[in-house]
Amino acid sequence: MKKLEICFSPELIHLHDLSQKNIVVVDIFRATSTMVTALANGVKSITPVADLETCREMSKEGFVIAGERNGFLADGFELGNSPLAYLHGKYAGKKIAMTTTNGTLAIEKSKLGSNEILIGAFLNLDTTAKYLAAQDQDILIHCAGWKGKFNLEDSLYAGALVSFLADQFEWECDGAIAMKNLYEQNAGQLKSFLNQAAHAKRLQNQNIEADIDFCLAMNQYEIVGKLVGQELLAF
Ligand SMILES: O=C(O)[C@H](CS(=O)(=O)O)OP(=O)(O)O
Repeated sequence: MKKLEICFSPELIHLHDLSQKNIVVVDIFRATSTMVTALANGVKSITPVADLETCREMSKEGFVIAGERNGFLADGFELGNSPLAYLHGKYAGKKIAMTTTNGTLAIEKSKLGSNEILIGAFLNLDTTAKYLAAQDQDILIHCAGWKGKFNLEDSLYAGALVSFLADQFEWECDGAIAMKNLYEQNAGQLKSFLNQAAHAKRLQNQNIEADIDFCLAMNQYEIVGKLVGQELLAF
């Protein structure tokens, strides 16, 4: 049977063997939710970039640049990290270069030896789960966390994915047992449960409640976001 495991922070990724695995990077607030939204709204590609300076330079190559640190728009960037900015096809056809506090770093740290890198969000949970179920590879769910620490929203997404895939995968991973149970206990009240999350409170303090609500909506999009070379594309 295929195997599945969870890594709760990019700081812990060195403890996991990535080779030949399909990695699902998740940063619910907000990077991977924003990426899924952008791709579903017609963005041509997203190039995740680890640092601000490299990303800024990419504007000279025709990229629209999106840059955020600590939840705020970075200097000189057209876009921050809000999924709402991409709605209604506003950036359809554009190539985006994006750097965020946690999410783009987690993508970078998922590359070594892995088979495929997908981006996960509640917004496309069902489609991503079906895609993974149809592949032969083992799965590693890589939670972006917050500045190296565990966070509730990414871990709960991991639990949701484990719950959806339970018939086809097995795990020797206490994190998967814990998060599957936590998700199943709270599936009917996901929004109120995750509104307690420290990250949700930080974003509420920045008056971006609308982003939080948007990121917690289930199955709005039927795309899979996958890294091909250096670019995230929609499939
Ligand atoms: O923009 C976000 O929501 C966060 C900023 S922070 O973690 O609250 O500083 O970045 P992300 O990379 O999406 O976690």
